[in-house]
Amino acid sequence: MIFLSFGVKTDVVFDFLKKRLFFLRYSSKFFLIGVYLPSENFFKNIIMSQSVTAFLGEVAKRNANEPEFMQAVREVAETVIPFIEENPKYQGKMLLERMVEPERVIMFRVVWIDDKGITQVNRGYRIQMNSAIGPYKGGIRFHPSVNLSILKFLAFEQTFKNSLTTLPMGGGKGGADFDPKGKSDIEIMRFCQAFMTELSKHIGGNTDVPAGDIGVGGREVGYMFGQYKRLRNEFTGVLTGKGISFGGSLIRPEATGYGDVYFAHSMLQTRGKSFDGQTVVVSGSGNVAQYATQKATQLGGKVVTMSDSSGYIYDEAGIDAEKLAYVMEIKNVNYGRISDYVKKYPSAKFVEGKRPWEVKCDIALPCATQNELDEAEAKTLVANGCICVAEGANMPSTPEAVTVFTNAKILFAPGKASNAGGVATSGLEMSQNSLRLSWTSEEVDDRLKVIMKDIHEACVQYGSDGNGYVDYVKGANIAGFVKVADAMLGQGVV
Ligand SMILES: NC(=O)C1=CN([C@@H]2O[C@H](COP(=O)(O)OP(=O)(O)OC[C@H]3O[C@@H](n4cnc5c(N)ncnc54)[C@H](OP(=O)(O)O)[C@@H]3O)[C@@H](O)[C@H]2O)C=CC1
Ligand SMILES: O=C(O)CCC(=O)C(=O)O
Repeated sequence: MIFLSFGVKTDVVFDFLKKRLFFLRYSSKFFLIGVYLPSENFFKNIIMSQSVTAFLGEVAKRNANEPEFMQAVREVAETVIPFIEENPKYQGKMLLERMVEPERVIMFRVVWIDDKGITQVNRGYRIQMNSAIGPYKGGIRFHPSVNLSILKFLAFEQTFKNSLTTLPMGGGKGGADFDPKGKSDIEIMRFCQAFMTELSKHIGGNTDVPAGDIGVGGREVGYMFGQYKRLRNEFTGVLTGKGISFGGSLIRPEATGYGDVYFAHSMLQTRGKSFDGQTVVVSGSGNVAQYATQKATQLGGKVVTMSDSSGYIYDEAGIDAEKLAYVMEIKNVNYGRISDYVKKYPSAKFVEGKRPWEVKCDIALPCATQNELDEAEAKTLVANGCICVAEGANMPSTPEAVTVFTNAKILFAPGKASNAGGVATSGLEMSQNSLRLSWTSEEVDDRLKVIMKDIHEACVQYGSDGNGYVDYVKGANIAGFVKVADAMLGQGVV
């Protein structure tokens, strides 16, 4: 039998052959070859995969050399296009085609002077991706790897994530290829001021409200806010993650890590489990990792690893509150390396140049950066008995790793759902700024818990397969899409 396949994914054809052909021995000489009639769904899947392939082909043509952006778009297309095909309301309006096209990309020169008096030049960006449901909202990343592809993937993800929070925030992201490592405090300030001098022309409390991300924490947000105020002569909630004394929200620093753990907790509950007594592996040692570690520990988990780009530490006894305070001192005060941990706690070990996924655990929280967990590492996690992966970082698992998790039917939450607590609390900071009020930690944390629970429910609503398994990737993408798409439909062709 020859199966001709044009433009159809080969795995679909292979799937057909596996499921539809059967062989029976009739006599010593003859075999009967039987074939089942293909189901309606089979042909639907072929047509669907053709529309996904065609869509991705067009997007790839317009976005050459942007692998991270294409990776993020592919994941959304594979789950949202079938949904669109089943819902005529979303057809014929080029909604997804519009969503992958940033409303605006701003790219600019950032010139500043280092401590030696030498002039330095960096490249700054702001991607204003989608404003259908509110002002552009999303962090600023300072890291040497920053480029258009990475920021577009982040801005695209942000649009869906912000929609999931149910708060009125569009999607955006920005940053610069500036490396904060090894820079003095005054150099950081000069860079932030130079960066904001241009960025201030494009943002505003009702237009675009940036915040922190990798390499940008409370210190950098403060310097950027000060420069914005100086240039514009206005005190507005133009950035979130501000210091508490000038309009910041309590719990915003904790929110992404806490939210990640709250989301994981909701997932675990669907299987009658919790953090209590579980071994947890965390990657990263920055903002998200620190507070994920804190909350997982408070809920009874034992976090045994943290990492940075130089390697990971393994502390079999667990990183308790006192040890975490030391990590915070290393990272937030000394801007040092995670390897310093073993100087104070020599019973722990530092594993240089490796990632922590080889450590046996029940729960994994990737909280460092994109594509930090690959297929082989995913297989190791599953083989070691890991039952839950909740992404604190944005897109930390490669697509192949995600396939390993979903095939193994373990609990897997994509970052756009599980790390949405950070931007959700930024949304709460915007509300407090508009009201000129400050809520207590308990009030903000309670709202955060409700938001994370609601995101979990939205994922279950759109991601359940009817047999008890929840595909949180599908659920998050469709739930995120629906709100943005409805708003775009309501606003006409813009
Ligand atoms: N901050 C927030 O509110 C939110 C953050 N996120 C996402 O969470 C992740 C972490 O952000 P955040 O904690 O804020 O950032 P931080 O800058 O505070 O910390 C980043 C951590 O990740 C590590 N890291 C960065 N790049 C790499 C790399 N290429 N390889 C290995 N480790 C790396 C850093 O190590 P080193 O110091 O050695 O570079 C550091 O430990 C990012 O994906 C971010 O987009 C998502 C939602 C909100
Ligand atoms: O709080 C914000 O606006 C930024 C959050 C962010 O960058 C993210 O969710 O990835």
